[in-house]
Amino acid sequence: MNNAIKLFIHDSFFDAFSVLPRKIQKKTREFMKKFKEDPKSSAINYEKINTFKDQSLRTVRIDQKYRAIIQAPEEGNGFHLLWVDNHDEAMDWAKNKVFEWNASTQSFQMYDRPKNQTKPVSTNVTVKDAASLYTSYSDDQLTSIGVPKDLIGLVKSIERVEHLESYASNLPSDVYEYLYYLSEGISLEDILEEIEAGKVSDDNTLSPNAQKNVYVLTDDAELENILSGDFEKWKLFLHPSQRSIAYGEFKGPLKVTGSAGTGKTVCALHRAKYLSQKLESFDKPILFTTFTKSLTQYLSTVTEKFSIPDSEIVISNIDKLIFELAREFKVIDESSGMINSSQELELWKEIIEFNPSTFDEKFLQDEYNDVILANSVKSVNEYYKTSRVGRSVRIGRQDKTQIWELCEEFIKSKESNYTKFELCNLLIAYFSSISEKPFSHIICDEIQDFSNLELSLLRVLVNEKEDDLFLVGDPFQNIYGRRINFSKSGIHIRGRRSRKLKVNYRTTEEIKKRAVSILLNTEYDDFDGEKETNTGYVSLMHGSDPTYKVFASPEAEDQYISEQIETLLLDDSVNPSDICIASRTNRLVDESKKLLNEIQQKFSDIKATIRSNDSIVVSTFHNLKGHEFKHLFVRGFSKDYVPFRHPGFDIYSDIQKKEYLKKEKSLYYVVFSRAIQTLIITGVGEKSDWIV
Ligand SMILES: Nc1ncnc2c1ncn2[C@@H]1O[C@H](COP(=O)(O)OP(=O)(O)OP(=O)(O)O)[C@@H](O)[C@H]1O
Repeated sequence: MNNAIKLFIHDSFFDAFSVLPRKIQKKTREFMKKFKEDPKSSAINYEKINTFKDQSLRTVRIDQKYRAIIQAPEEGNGFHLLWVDNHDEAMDWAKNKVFEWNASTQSFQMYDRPKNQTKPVSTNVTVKDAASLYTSYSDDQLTSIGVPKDLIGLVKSIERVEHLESYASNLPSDVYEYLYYLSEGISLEDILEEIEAGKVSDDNTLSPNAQKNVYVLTDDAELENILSGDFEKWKLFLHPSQRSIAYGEFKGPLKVTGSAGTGKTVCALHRAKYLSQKLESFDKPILFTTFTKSLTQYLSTVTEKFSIPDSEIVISNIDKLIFELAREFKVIDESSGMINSSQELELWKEIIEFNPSTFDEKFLQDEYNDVILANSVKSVNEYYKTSRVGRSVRIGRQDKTQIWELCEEFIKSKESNYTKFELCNLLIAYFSSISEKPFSHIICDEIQDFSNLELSLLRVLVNEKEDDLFLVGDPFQNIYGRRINFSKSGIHIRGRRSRKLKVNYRTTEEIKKRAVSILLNTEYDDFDGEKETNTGYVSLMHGSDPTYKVFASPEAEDQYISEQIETLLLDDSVNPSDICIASRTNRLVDESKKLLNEIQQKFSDIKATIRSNDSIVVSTFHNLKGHEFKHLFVRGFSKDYVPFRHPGFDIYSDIQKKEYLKKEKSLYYVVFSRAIQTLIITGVGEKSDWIV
């Protein structure tokens, strides 16, 4: 370690700073400038407080009322900015804090010294056989994952996961995370491997483990930038597992999975920045593609703030990309267009009106896309021989003849227009035959929503080489019921090139548990034929339990929702745009609009391109995907509506019903996992038994 002074700003400080009144933020920034120039200056009045448990902590004056908490060494060169608040609150925050460097895990650890370390009170809920939670680990093993010596007794007394959760603030956050993993059956060896991967041999206060919640201040301009703009923590702090993914080098395609809110998009953005810095001037741009338009809109604004030059990155949702490539590389005539999925369905509907069939329009659309186009079938004879694995309705040779004739009708009727999957096939054929590819690297988010054909296309849009494909998604958010398979799409993921993110940064543990409970007893595929698990998926934040209430009438439900909105808005820090009301159907969305009109509250639809702070957001469940809200109302959640049954549900085969219900589960999981702090679920009539 060299002797230059280092200023560390902790994520706790940013949390405290972000809720200060603007005037105090300005004063704090002024103080930080002074502090940055010379933390040892006599102008900074460090005050030692005798009542603090940790005697290395100091208070410094921001103004008459506000204080910052700093760890200033008696000797040495590291200064840590930890907190800022009103005098009394700051004193209260600091009085029981312990702040230390853990050399074995290379991390700064901060926690509230436990008041008494008696055995936790027992509860009835069993997650794992209690007595054995940590007693089977030796003191040395617990020390190796960072448990401070003083806390070993406390850790060994923990009987259940609920007890662990109740001690969240009494444990360093990394230790809490590792203990949670152990409780979920993740092996000590795996955890130690992760810890080792986040260590460095030179300046270990700059290791990925240390930087998980510490920012090293080097540049005034950057600090001013961070503190004056819309501050987003993820730009500064990455979990070591996120950092190793975003800034690692990989011999080929990388698959990154992770449950909702684990920072997959954040990783993909850092990856874009990393790759853009490595591009040579003659290189082709990076492609960043997603399934939904709304995500690409968000990404465009963020990459701009992240200073990635436009010339180095193409951001496009997959539909737009396919059409634009087809045009640019002239695989279709200039006069040709593309028809979207709902136009396809309309066309199929018209075709069976004139050519009555035993199959409905949705079945025919899927058969054409998922069997005929996905296998590039060119003739009815080829079709007879084509495997239909994954299709839930069995059909015979005669059916295939009938379907083939209908497909010919479909092709005729759409004239010179192409469907997305037809274009995909044309583009795959084109790019497979040339070595000059349009992109240097590809990053793809929401991979669970892609089809195998789209994945095959991504494969041929970039040459096979190091860091070629970076594919990010969550198998549990498969709301369209895709059956993607990387190997079948020519994408081969080997060994350490499959990574999983486990820490949820969006929601509280209480909300996360509610979201995950919906998925119980349902199996999901990991995109390569193996079962996906969400073991170890943890949120380090805690908050109030989600509420679920049903009412005797829609009026009573409305009344409750409007009262809750009123209460939320009493808090000055809550903007109407922090609140969203979501429901399964458009009809229920209309009901929410009606209610908001009645209470004279402005609102806007989630799809609106411009949203103002004074409008509550309304949304369908499907449109919520990719968004997040501090306070989320999920309405219409009653036995009659959940699971929601499509008009054709009753005539589905058992397999179709199972698949449909699995998609619905994914949808509710997506919805619940959008809430950051508050999740309020309501309905009319009886409670749905999908919430246990
Ligand atoms: N290292 C981090 N530190 C602080 N906040 C983070 C970090 N990583 C992610 N976040 C925040 O967590 C939230 C979820 O991140 P992100 O959208 O990347 O997750 P995701 O896995 O893509 O989510 P989903 O799949 O549910 O859409 C965002 O608010 C993001 O800013």
